[in-house]
Parts: sequence; C-alpha cells; structure tokens
Amino acid sequence: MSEIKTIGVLTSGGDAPGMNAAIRAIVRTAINSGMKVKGIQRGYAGLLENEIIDMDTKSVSEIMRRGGTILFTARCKEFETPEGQAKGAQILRDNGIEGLIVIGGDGSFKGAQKLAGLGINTIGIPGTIDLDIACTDYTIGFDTAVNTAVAAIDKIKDTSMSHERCSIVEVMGRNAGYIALWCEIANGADGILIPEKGDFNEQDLIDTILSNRQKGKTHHIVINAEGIGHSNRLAKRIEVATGIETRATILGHIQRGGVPTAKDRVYASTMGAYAVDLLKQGATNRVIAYKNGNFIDFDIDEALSMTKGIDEYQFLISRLMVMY
Ligand SMILES: Nc1ncnc2c1ncn2[C@@H]1O[C@H](COP(=O)(O)OP(=O)(O)OP(=O)(O)O)[C@@H](O)[C@H]1O
Ligand SMILES: O=P(O)(O)OC[C@H]1O[C@](O)(CO)[C@@H](O)[C@@H]1O
Ligand SMILES: [Mg+2]
Repeated sequence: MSEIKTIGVLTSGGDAPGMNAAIRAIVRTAINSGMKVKGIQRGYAGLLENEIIDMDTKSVSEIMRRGGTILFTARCKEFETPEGQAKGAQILRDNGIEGLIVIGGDGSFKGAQKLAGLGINTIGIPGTIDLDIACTDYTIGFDTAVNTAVAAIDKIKDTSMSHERCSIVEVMGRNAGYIALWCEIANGADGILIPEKGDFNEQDLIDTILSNRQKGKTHHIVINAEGIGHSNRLAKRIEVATGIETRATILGHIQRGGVPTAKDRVYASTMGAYAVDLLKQGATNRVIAYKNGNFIDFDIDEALSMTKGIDEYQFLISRLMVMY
C-alpha cells in the first residue's frame, strides 16, 4: 500500500452549517500529516470543470463560524452518468489527487461510491440538514438548522397567539421529517405532517384543532414538512373547516444558513479529522457515522443499503404532546 500524498475535498448537495468546520479540520489534519490538500469547488460540477485550488492552513482560517461552504456546492446531473464519473476520476488523477473526501448527503455518497469503483480512494462525511442518512444519528448541519427553525416558530407563535390564529409552518425536508419532528417536540404544536407518515388523516388534525379550541386554546400551530408541502392550500382548508383564521409560513432556506452551533462545529471537526485518518490508513469507499456516542465508519455500499424511518418513540411522544 503506497502512502497517499495528495487528497482532495469537495462539498456537494445542499450546503449545511458546519461544513466549513469539517473542511478546516481536513486541511489542517492532512497538512500536519505531511499531505497536500486540494479543494474542489462546486461539488461534482466543479470537478468536471477542473475547478481545483490548493489549500493551506491559512486558507481555512476564520471559516469555522461561517455558515455555508467556502468551497461552494452544486448538484450535477452529468456526474450521475458513467461518462461523467470516468471524466471526474481522470481529472482527479491528472491533478495528482489519490484520495477524496466528499462532504454531502446520500446522493453525494453515490458519487463517491462510483469514484471508489474507478480507483480513487473515497471517504464520505454526512453533511445535510435533513438527518436522512440511515447509518448515522448525526449529520452536519441538522443541529443548527433545527435550532433556527425552532427560534423562527417561537416568533410565529407570538403573532399567532396575539391574533388567535392557526399557523401552518413548513420546514425543510424533501424526503425526511426529522426537522419537523424535532420542531413539534421543541415548540409544541397541534399537529405534524411528515413524508414518513404520508397517510395522515386531515380530519383528525381538524378535529384536534377544534377540540383544543373548545377547551380554551386560543392559537394553533401545525408543523408541515416540505415533503408534504402545499402549506397555503392546507391553510385554506383548515380555515374553512374550523372557522379559525389560518396563515401559512414557509421557512425555506433560512434553515440552511447561519452560524453553526457548537455541536455542529465540534462533530464536523471530528469527522473531518477522522476522514483524513481513514485515507492515511489506505481506506476507501467508507462513510463516517456517529452511532451510540461513538464516531465509526461503514462501507458506503452497506451505508447506502440501510433505510431510515422516523424514530417511532419520538413520534409517539410528539403525538401525546398535542393534548391541551
Ligand atoms: N446515483 C448517483 N451516481 C453518481 N452521482 C450521484 C448519484 N446521485 C447523486 N449524485 C451526485 O450527488 C449530487 C448531490 O446529490 P443530491 O442532490 O441527492 O444531494 P445530497 O448529497 O443527498 O444532499 P442533500 O439531500 O442534503 O441536499 C448530485 O447532484 C450528483 O452530482
Ligand atoms: O436548495 P435546493 O437545491 O432547492 O434544495 C432543497 C433541498 O435541500 C435540502 O435543504 C437538503 O439539503 C432539503 O431539505 C430540501 O428539499
Ligand atoms: Mg439527500
């Protein structure tokens, strides 16, 4: 096994607060081990355009407290084709990059898996606000995103209470209801709609709102995940069915930005250093995970074959809490 001399790092898919902490840890750990580090800008799209820069210890100074990713990110259809992947692997080789760390979500890991098959040593770091990666209990950015959403819903509650209204709040999560679930438990709400429980009964939600109103509750919150969507239409239906003035708020990309929490900075830094250690050991096609209080790694094939549902116990708690 020959030692890796140059590694690359890229961020891909939706950005997530804490990605910069991971980049900083990767650059400094690798340089400390005598390796060179190259940053690939704009994810796989930038790789295919050869947008590659040299990184040194100073280039990652003062980035940890910034949201987003200093390497930019993108989604790239071309990279989903075998031709795109072969071109990407060749560009990495042309730049002397023998090991690649991919910070992103499940889609990004599929790209890393393909590059591993083409002889590039790859390591994935879970970076997504959605928390929708099955092999890990933690993904970079979820903690910051959910705290942003919780703070926003607290504010919506103030005005909803003053006007004695019902508020539908749509949070991010295309295929995943974790942000919604945490908000329902952290903020308190009359109901939650998430893609994992797509068979929800709208009449039950209306009945809960009406029953809570009859018991004296003067405002109502419904947390709706993006994967269910259509919040404005839902608001109209609830208003008609209950007679309670109802407004919809879509929180949107505010949840993806902002100053990363301490947890996101520390866990992302740990995962970044761990990824470099794996490359040093000659590992490839691995993804880093946080399980039962430990940082561990899985084969990417195994990680991608796992499925993640919603935490049923947390969901049960959220159901019990709608009681007024
Ligand atoms: N099957 C695949 N093969 C190769 N590359 C892929 C594949 N699926 C996705 N990718 C690459 O990964 C990129 C990011 O994937 P995706 O848009 O699913 O985001 P993600 O990494 O899951 O992050 P998030 O869901 O948090 O935004 C895609 O634009 C594409 O370039
Ligand atoms: O910013 P974009 O590309 O529209 O992506 C939005 C998606 O990305 C995520 O924020 C995850 O990164 C999802 O929750 C959301 O559905
Ligand atoms: Mg994803």
